Amino acid sequence: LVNHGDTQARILILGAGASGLQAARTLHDNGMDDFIIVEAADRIGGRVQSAQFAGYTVPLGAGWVQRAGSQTDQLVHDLDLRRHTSDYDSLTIRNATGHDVTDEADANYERLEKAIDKLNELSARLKKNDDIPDMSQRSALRIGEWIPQSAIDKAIEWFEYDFEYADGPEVSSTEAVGLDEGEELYITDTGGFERIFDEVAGFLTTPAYINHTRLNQKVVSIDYRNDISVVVTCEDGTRYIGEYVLITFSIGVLQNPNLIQFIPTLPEWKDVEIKKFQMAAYTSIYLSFPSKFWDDTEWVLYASERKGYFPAFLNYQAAGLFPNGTPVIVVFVIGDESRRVEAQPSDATKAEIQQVLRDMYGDSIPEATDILVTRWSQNPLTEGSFSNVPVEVPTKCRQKLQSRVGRLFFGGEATSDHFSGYIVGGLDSGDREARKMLQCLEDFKECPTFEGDGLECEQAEADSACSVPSINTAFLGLFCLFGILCYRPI
Ligand SMILES: Cc1cc2nc3c(=O)[nH]c(=O)nc-3n(C[C@H](O)[C@H](O)[C@H](O)COP(=O)(O)OP(=O)(O)OC[C@H]3O[C@@H](n4cnc5c(N)ncnc54)[C@H](O)[C@@H]3O)c2cc1C
Repeated sequence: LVNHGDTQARILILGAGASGLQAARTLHDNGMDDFIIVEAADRIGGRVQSAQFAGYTVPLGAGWVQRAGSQTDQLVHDLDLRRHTSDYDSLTIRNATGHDVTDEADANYERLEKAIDKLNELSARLKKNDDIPDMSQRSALRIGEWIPQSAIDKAIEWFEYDFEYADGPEVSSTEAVGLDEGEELYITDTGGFERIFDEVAGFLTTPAYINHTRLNQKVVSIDYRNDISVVVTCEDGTRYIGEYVLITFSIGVLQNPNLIQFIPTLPEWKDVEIKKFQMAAYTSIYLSFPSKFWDDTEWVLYASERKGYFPAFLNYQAAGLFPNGTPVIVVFVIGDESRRVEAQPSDATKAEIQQVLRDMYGDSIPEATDILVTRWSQNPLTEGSFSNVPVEVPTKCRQKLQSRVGRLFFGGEATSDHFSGYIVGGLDSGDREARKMLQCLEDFKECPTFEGDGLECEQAEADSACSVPSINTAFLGLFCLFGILCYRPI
C-alpha cells in the first residue's frame, strides 16, 4: 500500500552508474520521463570515479577505453577527453635482484604469443558452437603449450591475462575472451573519466530533471510481492514505489545476502545464475616520490617467484603521460593479493612496495611521500571491481542473468552479452533494459521472461500469465478515487 510520503514513479532505476544513467537517457530519448534514479552514494558515476593525487586527477575505478569503436570510445572522442594510447611494448622487466631481464624475456614472450594464438582460435570455435563445453583460459593456454614456470613467465602471464580479467586464467572463461580489441586509451583528463556522463546524463542536471536523481539513498529491500507495483525501501526509511524497477547493482552486491533483501527471495533460476558469476578484485595503488628513480619505459614489471606480488608499475613520467609532472608510479594488484592489500592499512602496503622497489632499484631510493590505495572490495556499494566470466557461465545461460523477475529488471555490466566487466557493458545493459521496459509498458503480455528450472538455460519466452493493468491507471487511480494523497514529486 502507498503510504503518505512515499515517492512514486512508473520506473525506478536503482543505481546511478553507467547502466542506470544510460537507462535514464534511453527512456528520456523515447519520451518516457516518469522515472526516478535511486543512488546510495553522494555522486553519480558508480565505478567510474576519480580523485586528486599529487596534483593529478587519477582514476580510482575505470581508467582505460579498451574497445576502439565502442560507445565509451565514441564518448571520449566526442567530448575530446585528454587521453594517452597505452604502449604495452614500452616495458622493462626487472627480477628480484634488480637485474634488467627484458631481453631475456623475449623467448618467453614468443612462447606465450603462440599459446595466445591457440587460445584465440579455441575461443572463436567455442563462440561458434554452443554445444562444445567451455574451458578455462589455463586449459587453453596449456593446449597452446604454455606452462609458466619461471618468475619471468609468471610476470608476463600476469601482464597479459590476470591484469585484464582481475583473476587468474584458472577462473576465466575461454569462450568469453574478447578478440582483437585494438588500441587502449588511458584517460588523463583533468575532469576525470566520469566526464563521459556529461553527455549521457547531462540532461539530469537541468532544473526540470534535477529531482529525478535521489542521492544518499541506500536501498535495503525490494518488495515485489504485489502484482502491480514494487516497493523499494532505503536505509533511512524512505520508500519508492514503481511499476517497474531496474536493478543495476554490481553482481557482488547482489551476491551478498546481507545487503539487499528481496521480498520474496529471488527464484532459484535467478539466484543460481547470480551466484555463479565471479566478482573480481582489482586495486590501483598510487605512490608519489620526491624524485624519479625508475626506468623511463611506460611499464615496469617485477618478476617475482610469487605471481601477482606488486607485478606491474605504470610510470606517470613516461613519454605521452606526464614527463614533467610530480614523480608518481601506479602499481596494480588483483585477485587475492588485491583483497589482502585492500584489507590492510595503507602504511603496511607502502612498506611492502617500498621493499619491492628497493629489490629492483637498490637501497638508496627515496621514501614515498604519499600513497593512495583504492578499496573496491571493501566497498558495500560494489563488493569488488568488475565481473569476470567464469567457465561455469556459458553464453547461452546469460539470458537468465538478464531476464526480469516479475516487475524487476536486471541491468549492470555483468549482464552485458559481449562487454561484461567494462563501462560499455554498463551502458549497453542500461540501454537494453530501458528498451525492454518501454516495450513492456506497451504490452506486459509480450514482456519476455525466462521460464525454466533452476539449473537449465532455456530460451526466453513471452510470459502470458502476467497481464495486469498499469500502476498509473489502476493502482494510483484507485487511491485518488478514495481521496488519498496522490503525491508525485517529479
Ligand atoms: C578498479 C576498476 C577498474 C576498472 N577498469 C576499467 C577499465 O579500464 N575500462 C572499463 O571500461 N571498465 C573498467 N572498469 C569497470 C567499469 O567501471 C564498470 O564495468 C562500469 O562502470 C559498471 O557500471 P554499472 O552501472 O554496471 O555499475 P556501477 O557503476 O557499480 O553502478 C551501480 C550503482 O549502484 C549503486 N548502488 C550499489 N548498491 C546500492 C544500494 N544498496 N542502494 C542504492 N544504490 C546502490 C552504486 O553506488 C553505483 O553507483 C573498472 C572498474 C573498477 C572498479
